[in-house]
Amino acid sequence: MTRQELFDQIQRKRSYLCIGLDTDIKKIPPHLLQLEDPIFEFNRQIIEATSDLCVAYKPNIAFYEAHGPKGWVSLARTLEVIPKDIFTIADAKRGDIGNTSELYARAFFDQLTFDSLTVAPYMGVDSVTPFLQFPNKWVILLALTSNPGHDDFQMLSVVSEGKSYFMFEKVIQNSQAWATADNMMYVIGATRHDYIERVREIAPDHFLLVPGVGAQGGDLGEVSRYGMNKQCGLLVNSARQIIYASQGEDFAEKARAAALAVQQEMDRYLNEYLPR
Ligand SMILES: O=c1ccn([C@@H]2O[C@H](COP(=O)(O)O)[C@@H](O)[C@H]2O)c(=O)[nH]1
Repeated sequence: MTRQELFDQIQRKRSYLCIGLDTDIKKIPPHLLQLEDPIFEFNRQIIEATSDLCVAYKPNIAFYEAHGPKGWVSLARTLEVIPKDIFTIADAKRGDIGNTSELYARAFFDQLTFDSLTVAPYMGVDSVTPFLQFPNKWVILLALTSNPGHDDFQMLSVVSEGKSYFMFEKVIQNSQAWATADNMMYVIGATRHDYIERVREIAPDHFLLVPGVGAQGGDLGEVSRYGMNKQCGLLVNSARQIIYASQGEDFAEKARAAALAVQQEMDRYLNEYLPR
């Protein structure tokens, strides 16, 4: 999917919501557990109930691979029922030496046909470029993550040409030589919305994938105020708050209500902050 197609969808749906399909077998409503593929059935109903309110779905791969081959089947079946105009993100946080990254890329872009993949930047340029060889596919590079441990490395000071930067700022700056705003996005945790203005100084045009609203307590209003660019430039992810809004038979209906509340808030921010 191209950047323009993503923006068109945002404008059409008045939403920049990405729903996280972090489907935990322990949290699936009990009435689904007797089915042959409860994870797929849960996802199918969530997608059917919310696809007009969001622009992206992000299955976190851990929730699937933990089940072995069956989990990969549930994931592939889930991808098949996501409407084709919706952006898909494999949250797998991959990245390795070049020939291995190339195979990860083939797994997620050719075999599974995701639009994008989260990638860790720690191993540097040759670990990331193999993912960038696929037309209309995206790398979403971890920059400033939402977890408390982001302080350990991402906030370390790096001195470059006499100026001091945070490590995450150097990740964003240096990686712009590897790709463009048409095939790279950055992960910036909603819990660090105080740095989004700084991110926008370094990467004014790139889309940011922003996890951490909802269950992790990030502030959607602040993220939108400081993060929105002329093509919106934000995909704000929420998983648990939406998909587990109810663990009863009404789970899909309640997930829709939770997604609708976020979409309506996003509509207001689009009116307020999207530069015309
Ligand atoms: O910095 C990061 C990077 C990825 N994630 C992932 O996003 C979702 C968040 O789920 P919630 O239930 O909405 O908290 C999950 O898959 C994480 O692995 C992140 O939270 N922070």
